[in-house]
Amino acid sequence: MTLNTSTAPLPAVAAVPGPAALDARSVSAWFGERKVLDRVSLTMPAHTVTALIGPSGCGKSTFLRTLNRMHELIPGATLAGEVLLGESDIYAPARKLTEVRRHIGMVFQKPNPFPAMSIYDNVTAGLKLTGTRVRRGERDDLVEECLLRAGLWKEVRDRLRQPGGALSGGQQQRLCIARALAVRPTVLLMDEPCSALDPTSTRRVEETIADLIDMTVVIVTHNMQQARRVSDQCAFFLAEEGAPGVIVESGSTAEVFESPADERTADYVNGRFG
Ligand SMILES: Nc1ncnc2c1ncn2[C@@H]1O[C@H](COP(=O)(O)OP(=O)(O)OP(=O)(O)O)[C@@H](O)[C@H]1O
Repeated sequence: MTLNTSTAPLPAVAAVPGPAALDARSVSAWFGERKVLDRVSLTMPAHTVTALIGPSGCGKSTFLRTLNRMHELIPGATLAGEVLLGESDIYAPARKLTEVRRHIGMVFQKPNPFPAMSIYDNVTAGLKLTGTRVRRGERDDLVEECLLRAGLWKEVRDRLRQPGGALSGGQQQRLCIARALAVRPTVLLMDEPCSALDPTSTRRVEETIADLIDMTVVIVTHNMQQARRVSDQCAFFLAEEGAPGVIVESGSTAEVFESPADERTADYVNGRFG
């Protein structure tokens, strides 16, 4: 288990053994003059699910956005530190943004399919954007594979030409997962993917996450039961009053929930604040 104070340099620690898929090293982030993350280090090993937990405003989503270079798209937003995908820094000057995005996909809080576009075209929409080439004859197979992996195939296989906007919220979110999977990323970032969904849809998305065993998933969630159910390791973020967010503690999900080293983690996971 890793325990950090808000002032000490934060080492990168792999809580779950295995090759590092994504390794954030001393990441700090600012919006204008305001620092919202302070030297956050976290190793997200390949083929595991990492849950980012913590109270509102502590920087979880900001951290997630630094992991696929979305933070830099916000006007006035800056950052320091490194994010290694395998061996290389995604912020290296020679690294192309489209290439980073192809390897590191993202699913957002609110399902955001292209509503007028067909279900089929929604799945393939990312291919062009990321320059991923798939032969025309292989597209059908890819669409089926991604919808299967996203747990949506059975529900939509007879209406692939209908608009994505005609699906339920839970189906739309699984369509967005299928769209993210179509470019074959190695990492999938998920920012509260179930917060707009009912319990049944939430369960379906959680089942989908559990099936993504060949991928590295990083998920922000406010739902402690969900963090327990879906993740292998957890990182607890906190921003003390007026201070930027830090990782107080990270470790295997069992450790963080059952024997946290820091009292603040214990209070948070047991619902005593946040
Ligand atoms: N676009 C932005 N411009 C300025 N400040 C921002 C922006 N986005 C977030 N912030 C600030 O950065 C801090 C961290 O926000 P962030 O959304 O990362 O926290 P969070 O832990 O994900 O919160 P929540 O759980 O409520 O989504 C907050 O103080 C927030 O107000």
